[in-house]
Formats: sequence, C-alpha cells, structure tokens
Amino acid sequence: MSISSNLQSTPKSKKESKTAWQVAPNLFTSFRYAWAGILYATKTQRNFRIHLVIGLVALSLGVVLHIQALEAAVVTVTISAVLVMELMNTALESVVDLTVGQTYHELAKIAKDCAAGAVLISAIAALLVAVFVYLPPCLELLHPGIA
Ligand SMILES: Nc1ncnc2c1ncn2[C@@H]1O[C@H](COP(=O)(O)OP(=O)(O)OP(=O)(O)O)[C@@H](O)[C@H]1O
Repeated sequence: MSISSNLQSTPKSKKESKTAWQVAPNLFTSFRYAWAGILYATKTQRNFRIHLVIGLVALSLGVVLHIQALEAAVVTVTISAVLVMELMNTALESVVDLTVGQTYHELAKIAKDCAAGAVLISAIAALLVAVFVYLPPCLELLHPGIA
C-alpha cells in the first residue's frame, strides 16, 4: 500500500513543526521518536503485525518447550531481524513515496522490490531457525525417544 496517500506533510502540533528538523534534545525524546516509529508500523503495516504475533508465539513456544539459552538467543535475534527488516521496509517505502509520490518510476520499483526481498529473506531464515530449534523438542513431545 502506498504510504503517501494516507498522510499529510503538515506536523500534528506547532511544537512539532518547530523541532521536527532538530536533533532529539535528550535520550527520552529519542526513545519517544523510536517508539512512535514502531507504533506507526504496528498500526499501518499488516505484515509487521503478522510478524510481531508470530514472534510472540515463537517466544512463548520456546518457554513451553524449555529451549536452551543459546537457542532462545538465536530465536530472539531472528525475530528481531524480521521486525527490523519490516521497519526498514516501511521507512524506505515512506522515503520513496515522499520522493516520487503517486508517479511510476523504475527506480522506485527497484527500491521497494529490494526492500520487500530483504524482508522475505529474513522471514525464510526465521522459518528455518524455527524448524531447527522447535522441531526436535516437538517430535520428542509427540514421540518420546525419537529425537
Ligand atoms: N512509485 C512506484 N513506481 C514503480 N513501482 C512502484 C511504485 N510504488 C510501488 N511500486 C510497486 O508496487 C509494489 C508494492 O508497493 P507498495 O508501496 O504498495 O508496497 P506494499 O505492498 O505496501 O509493500 P509491503 O507489503 O512490503 O509493505 C512495489 O514492490 C513496487 O514493485
């Protein structure tokens, strides 16, 4: 979905219009901006929501299946990688839409397709990690002594 069609370029408040171009004055403000980005992606990007839910389910499953600390670390990094890719994809879509608006441009297509490809690769890697980490304990649960 094209992003520019949903948004206005005008800031929400006068204060925001004065400070939007400045470096965040403190760490708390930086976190607030970062959180706003995550909230925006959660509200507007269906794929981000899907990956967020799958990530939470995978982490919960890890607790239920008592996976080892190293496995939990790999799962956590993998989930983060997918969500980070989704956020970068959303950021790139915004910049492309800001640049070309509603007009077709071959470079806009390449940029968006490559960003989507990056998300796809991270999601496939996450699926493989899930198979490697969760399949053995699941099989053991279903057929004790098999794994
Ligand atoms: N300005 C443009 N010029 C050329 N092709 C475009 C342009 N905008 C989008 N596209 C093509 O349409 C596809 C979908 O773009 P869109 O901005 O709708 O992303 P999306 O469907 O929201 O992607 P995602 O699901 O990753 O968020 C792009 O991958 C690209 O191939």
